[in-house]
Amino acid sequence: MSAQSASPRYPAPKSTIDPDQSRSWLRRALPVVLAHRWLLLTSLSLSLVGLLVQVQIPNVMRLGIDDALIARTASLTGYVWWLAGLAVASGVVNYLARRYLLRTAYEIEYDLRNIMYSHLIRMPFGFYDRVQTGELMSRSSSDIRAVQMYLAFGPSILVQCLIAVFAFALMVSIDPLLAVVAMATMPVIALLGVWMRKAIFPVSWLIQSRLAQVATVVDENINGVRIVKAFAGEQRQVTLLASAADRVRWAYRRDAWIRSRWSPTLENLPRLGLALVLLCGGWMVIEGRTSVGAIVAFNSYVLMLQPPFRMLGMMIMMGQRAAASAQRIYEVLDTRSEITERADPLRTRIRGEVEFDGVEFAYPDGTVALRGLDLRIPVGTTVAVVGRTGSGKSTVGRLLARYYDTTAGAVRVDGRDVREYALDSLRDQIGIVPDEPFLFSLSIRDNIAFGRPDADLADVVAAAEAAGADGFVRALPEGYDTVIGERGYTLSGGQRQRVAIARALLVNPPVLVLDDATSAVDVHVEQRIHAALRDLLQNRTTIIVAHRLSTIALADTVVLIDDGRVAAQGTHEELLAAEPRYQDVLATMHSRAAEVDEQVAA
Ligand SMILES: Nc1ncnc2c1ncn2[C@@H]1O[C@H](COP(=O)(O)OP(=O)(O)OP(=O)(O)O)[C@@H](O)[C@H]1O
Repeated sequence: MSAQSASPRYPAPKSTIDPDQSRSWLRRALPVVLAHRWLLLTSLSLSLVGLLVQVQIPNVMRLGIDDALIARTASLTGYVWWLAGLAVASGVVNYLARRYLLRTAYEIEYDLRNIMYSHLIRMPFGFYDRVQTGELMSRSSSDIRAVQMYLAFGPSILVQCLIAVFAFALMVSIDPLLAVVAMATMPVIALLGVWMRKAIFPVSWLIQSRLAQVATVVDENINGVRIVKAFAGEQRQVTLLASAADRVRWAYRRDAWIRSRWSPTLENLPRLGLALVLLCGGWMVIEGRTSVGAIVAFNSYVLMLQPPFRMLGMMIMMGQRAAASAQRIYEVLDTRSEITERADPLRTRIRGEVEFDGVEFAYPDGTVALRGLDLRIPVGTTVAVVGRTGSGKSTVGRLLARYYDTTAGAVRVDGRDVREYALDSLRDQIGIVPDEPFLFSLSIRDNIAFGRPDADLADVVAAAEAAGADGFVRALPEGYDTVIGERGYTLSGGQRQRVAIARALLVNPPVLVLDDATSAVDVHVEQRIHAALRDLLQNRTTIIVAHRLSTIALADTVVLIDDGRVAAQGTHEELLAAEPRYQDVLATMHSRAAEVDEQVAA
């Protein structure tokens, strides 16, 4: 069995982001959090229990000092045991709370990643024409993490902050006046937190978008490393990265500057509370209005308030980043696919009659590719599409498999508009082999079986034989199990094309589009592929974007496309005799084919 079909099934996300864009980012993310409410509630309840235990400690301490040390009305040992018991209980409960909290965090992260990826995979080609890979990578990694941290840790920090309420209640029960003094600095902290929030928000956004720019530069340089080296552009690209990195550094420095101005104040204000407690508490002890134990207990409470308030500051900062990151994630999730299916799409097996009826098409950036293309291809025939570069040849195949929708006119298969078919069914039955195929870092066998992961080895080999790939695959160290490098770079361009042809043939689609699919193989290999293909192309509607006369010879008819329209149609001989533009195109093809042969030979 192939590696792909053996892969286990993973649970789908339990919920998704609320699509209502008028809601706040947090409201929109709520369904994802609520999907794990039991885990989160368990963790929060445990935190709460932990707090209740923790908050008792200073009170027991106060009683110990006042009763056992000062008044000597009780034994010290009892209080010591009490304190030790409370410490152990608080440790155990906090450990459990943290475990559940981390689990919640990673469950939320898992869901967010899957929501993002399943959205991305459904986006049409037009979306990928517009966006940059690095930008998407950063949105699917660091932005998701920032949101996850806030969603899972935010509620827990809020619960931790409840310690202020408990501590205040206990302090009021001991001495109301001293309680007010101890808490005097807290409103100032809250106010400073709000100011800091305002100052940091724009910088957080800037950091995220600049990190994405760095990711884009890195991604392009890794993918385009051969071009960079070929044109000795290393220094220029390093400078480009340095400038992107410098922009990140500037944003981080600005962020650090704002934080360093606010954070120490936020953290240290509660300590000022200690001095106030000693001043007022000391005076009250002297006056006989409170006990020494109360001052010790109040000191502990004020100290106990520090970590949650520090965390509150952290949470405010996390909130800034999370809000900025969530907006960036939502920008992607809110982009709807313009390629939609109708309510009850067709899933029939197609015969393969293809028709382009007055098709006009412009790419999302406005480039007009087809300007009223009329073409009918009967079932089982092979058509060679030729034309000058940029005339719209490749666009024909892309519209047929509905990578894009036409701007005007219709593309029909078996007389039905392609928009009536279920997308997966349509694409399953229209195999497209592009001129620069993408291969995955998997074994050759898994690459060929990509469209039919359950195919057995005999079928894979048969497809490879037809595509002229079997010979070189068997010569590889591990044959069909050889794992090809990233993007298949350990294979030559022509070898990759042959693996891609095998991949399309294995699915056995009734309609096949070979888009310059043999442009990188030499003429002899191409003839062998053609000989094998000739049988396979019978009874299969085939569109070949041709770049060589030998490829044209495979076809029943030739269609000359010029400026997005069919300029002429007929047999090779008919066009040669009657169409000067065809002769021009052939002349260009000739010199290009000779170049390829020279390159392959070299
Ligand atoms: N993804 C895209 N976004 C914007 N414009 C595009 C895109 N793909 C192609 N085009 C433009 O559309 C026009 C037709 O492109 P198409 O790829 O169909 O031409 P072609 O005849 O196959 O060219 P070639 O023989 O060079 O591959 C060209 O002007 C091209 O620049």
